[in-house]
Amino acid sequence: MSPGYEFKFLSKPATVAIVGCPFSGGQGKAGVDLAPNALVSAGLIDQLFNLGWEVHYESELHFSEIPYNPAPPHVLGAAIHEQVEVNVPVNSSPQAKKATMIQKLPDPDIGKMKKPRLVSAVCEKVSKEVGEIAGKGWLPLTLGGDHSLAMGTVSGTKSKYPDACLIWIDAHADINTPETTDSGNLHGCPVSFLLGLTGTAVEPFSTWLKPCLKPSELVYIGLRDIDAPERAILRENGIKAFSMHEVDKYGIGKVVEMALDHVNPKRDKPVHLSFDVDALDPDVAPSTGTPVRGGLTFREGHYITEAIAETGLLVSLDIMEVNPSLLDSSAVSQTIAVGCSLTRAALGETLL
Ligand SMILES: NC(=[NH2+])NCCC[C@H](N)C(=O)O
Ligand SMILES: [Mn+2]
Ligand SMILES: [Mn+2]
Repeated sequence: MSPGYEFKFLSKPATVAIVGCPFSGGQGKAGVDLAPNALVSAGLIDQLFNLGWEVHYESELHFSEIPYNPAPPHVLGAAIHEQVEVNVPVNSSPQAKKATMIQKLPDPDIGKMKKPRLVSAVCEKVSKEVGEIAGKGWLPLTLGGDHSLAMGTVSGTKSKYPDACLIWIDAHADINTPETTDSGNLHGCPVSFLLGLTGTAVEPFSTWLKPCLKPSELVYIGLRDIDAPERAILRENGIKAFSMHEVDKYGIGKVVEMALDHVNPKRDKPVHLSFDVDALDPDVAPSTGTPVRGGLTFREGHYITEAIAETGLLVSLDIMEVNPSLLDSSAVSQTIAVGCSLTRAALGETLL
């Protein structure tokens, strides 16, 4: 059996390798790290197998083993000492004290960026993993985790397919720079690093992440919550974006066609699809960290993934920002089910 659509860039038999990324360090809400396991436990592997894919999945990546790389003490010394004093409980045992220090020592903010060393180390590992999978002619399916992971997924995809375009489905543009970010959350910044915008050539990211995406290779669908500096960045760089306004105006069919015409006019380039479930309306995907009302309907979201599957050009897929710890169990199972069905639709499930 093989998937309903032909995936032109993949080797045969069509193989998908799941990269489970239990990571929440790019934003402030715990629980988004539970999503990869939740999606797999909901039966995603069997579902993809039943669509005709060979599915590889050993386990999630383990980020706790990633060593931090503290910045030079002369820059961060003050912050480090402050943190140790604040975080070590008064009566803790020597071991507990040591553990607390190891955990808390190494990652103070750099400028406005929160957890920069952790996010960087995790994304570097993800980039290698995605690059290796793509290198075998397989399709990496990255299950986030928060959207900062896209620094890893997209750079990994680009290492194998330098001319790949990026279709970013999101309520947010995630294109803040370390200078423009208000929240300091790196899940609001991955696109600026991929493009190499002003202010992104900063350590620790610059040690491994080189600009790998041109503004003309990127298109957004679903935007409705854009920070003022992000708006300026989109305009100055001529980046194409279809907001919910355009979805209402033209309909999702036309929007996807226009989006593909922009990044892939001859329909001959590989496509990386990065899908943040908060692009969907909160009624459709409620369990996510930064919900914004007025989003894509269930069908609009699935139409996007089906239409991209139909092109046969998909080479890499991210399903991001499902948070199984938010809201009640029915909201959580609804959101997980949507994450699975979007994935199936992107990998060729037809409605007939
Ligand atoms: N991947 C996301 N859900 N991103 C939300 C980003 C929100 C806001 N623009 C920020 O930079 O903090
Ligand atoms: Mn978002
Ligand atoms: Mn996002």
